[in-house]
Amino acid sequence: MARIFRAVIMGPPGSGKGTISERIARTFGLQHLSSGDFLRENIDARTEAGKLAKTYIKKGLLVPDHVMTRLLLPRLEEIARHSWLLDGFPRTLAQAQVLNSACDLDVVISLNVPFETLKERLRHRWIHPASGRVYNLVFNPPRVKGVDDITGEPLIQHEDDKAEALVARLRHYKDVAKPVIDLYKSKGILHTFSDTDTDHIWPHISSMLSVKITAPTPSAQSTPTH
Ligand SMILES: Nc1nc2c(ncn2[C@@H]2O[C@H](COP(=O)(O)OP(=O)(O)O)[C@@H](O)[C@H]2O)c(=O)[nH]1
Ligand SMILES: Nc1ncnc2c1ncn2[C@@H]1O[C@H](COP(=O)(O)OP(=O)(O)O)[C@@H](O)[C@H]1O
Repeated sequence: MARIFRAVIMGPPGSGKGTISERIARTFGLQHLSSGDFLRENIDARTEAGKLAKTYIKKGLLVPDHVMTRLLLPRLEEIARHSWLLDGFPRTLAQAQVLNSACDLDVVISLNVPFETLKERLRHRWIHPASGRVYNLVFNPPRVKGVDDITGEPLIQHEDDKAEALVARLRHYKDVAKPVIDLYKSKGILHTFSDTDTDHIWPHISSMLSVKITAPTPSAQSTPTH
């Protein structure tokens, strides 16, 4: 029986977390939980947390820690018997500390992509809102302009990918992520990947995960098998 494997992927907006998470989920069978998708589901469903979150996201600001942890932790408990990959959470030291007290992580992947590359990618990012499928007009365009390949439904652009919110988001990310990255570095579970291309980064992530997922559980982090 495979043991439960818990991973986090971090990186600034546009660094390829969603794209790489999808490849990880497909290749290694981890359940992918994206904080951004989860927030947007809550916004669409008009939950209390969703309404509150919307006011921050629109301005390019992070959603407050207590709102994020109240949303995400119950969801993690629901999938506790499955191996998972968290994408977009934790983003702040306070979130990392709450996650730390809830579970032990096996691996943290940090994506390091130059600022100019990020700005360029996000300008061209289009989403199919119902599935979360991500397109890029240059990197992976839809087969037919403006519509989802699978359903034929229209694609949209996130409010927060539009120019006004973008620079604030990128700047803010750097300040807030540093202590989180330092924390995971000090725990010895941080793996950083630097490049301008997802296709260059992917083989390195894939081989690192192949080794880690089959490795025996470290005694300090023993987790139940299922
Ligand atoms: N040009 C280019 N675009 C990419 C690459 N990797 C991802 N993208 C696109 O860049 C945008 C941001 O990627 P995404 O995975 O959504 O990043 P996230 O914000 O970190 O989750 C999307 O439109 C992707 O299709 C790449 O290597 N080159
Ligand atoms: N862990 C988090 N803490 C606070 N806010 C978050 C978190 N995850 C997502 N958000 C909010 O949702 C927005 C969209 O998130 P996401 O889809 O992950 O996009 P990106 O990776 O492109 O920022 C973020 O800009 C932020 O406002």
